[in-house]
Amino acid sequence: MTILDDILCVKRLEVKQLLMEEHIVSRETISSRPSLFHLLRASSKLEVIAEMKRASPSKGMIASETDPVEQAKIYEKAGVACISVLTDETFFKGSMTDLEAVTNVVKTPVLCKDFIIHEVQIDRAKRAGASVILLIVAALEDDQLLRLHRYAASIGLEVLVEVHDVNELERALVIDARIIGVNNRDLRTFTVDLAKTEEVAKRFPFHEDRVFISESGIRDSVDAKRVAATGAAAVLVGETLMRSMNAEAAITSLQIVKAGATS
Ligand SMILES: O=C(O)c1ccccc1NCC(=O)[C@H](O)[C@H](O)COP(=O)(O)O
Repeated sequence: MTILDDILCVKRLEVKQLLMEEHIVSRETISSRPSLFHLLRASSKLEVIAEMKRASPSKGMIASETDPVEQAKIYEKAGVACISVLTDETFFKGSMTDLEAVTNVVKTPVLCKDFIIHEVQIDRAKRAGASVILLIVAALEDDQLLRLHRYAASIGLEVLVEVHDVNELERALVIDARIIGVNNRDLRTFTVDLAKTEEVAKRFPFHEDRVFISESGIRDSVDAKRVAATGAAAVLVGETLMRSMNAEAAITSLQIVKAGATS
C-alpha cells in the first residue's frame, strides 16, 4: 500500500459519510471569481498558486498554527494567481472550514485541494466558495476522470488536472483538460524532482489552448526560472511559503518575467 492508496481509502469513507448527509447540488454556474485559465493565459510573468498547507504526509507538521485568513491575505496582497487550500483533515490537517474562511476574505480564484473521487466532494467545494478543484489522474479511472471533469465544468468550476508523467498527460489530454499541472512529487514515494516538469513539458501541446503548471518542490527563483524555461505558466507552492518568514517577498521572487515577454 502506498500513501496514495491510504489517502484514497480514507476518501472512500468520507464520501460514504457525505452521501448520508444532506446533499445540496449547486445550480449556480457562474463564478464570482476571475478565471484561473484566462488569468494564466494572459500573464507575461510566471504566476504563483500559493498553498495553505498545515502539514503533509512527507514532511509532517509544517505550520499547524497558521491562520488561513491571515495567510490568504498575504498571498492575495502579493498578487498570486490563485490560492490553494488543502482541505484534507487526516493527512494534511486542513479542513473545509479553512477553505470557507479563505473564500470569504479573498477575491482571487481559490482551489479546493483534495483527493476528489466523487461528485459529492465537488458540490461541497462549490458550496464552500472554491472556483477551482483538483483532479489527480493517478487517483482516478479514465471514466471517473471524464465524468468528474465534466461535472465540475457543468457547475461552473475550473479544474486543475494533475499528472506525474507523459502517460498521465495523455490521459489528461483525452478528456480535453485545459489546466494541467505536473506534480514534481511522486505521490507514492514522495520523491521530488523538477525534471518531471521538463520531461512532461517536452510532450505538452503548448500550441493548443491549454496552460501548463509545475507543482511541488519549488523553493526559490532558481527553481522558478528552471520550470519557467519549460513553458510553465505558473508554479504551485506550499511548504516554501508556509515556512517563510516573509511570504510576500518569497512570492515576488518567484514571479519572474517570462522569456520573450516585454514587461
Ligand atoms: O506534500 C505531500 O507530502 C503529499 C503527499 C502525498 C500526496 C500529496 C502531497 N502533496 C500535495 C501537493 O501536491 C503539494 O501540497 C503541492 O504541490 C505543494 O507542494 P510543496 O510546494 O512541495 O509543498
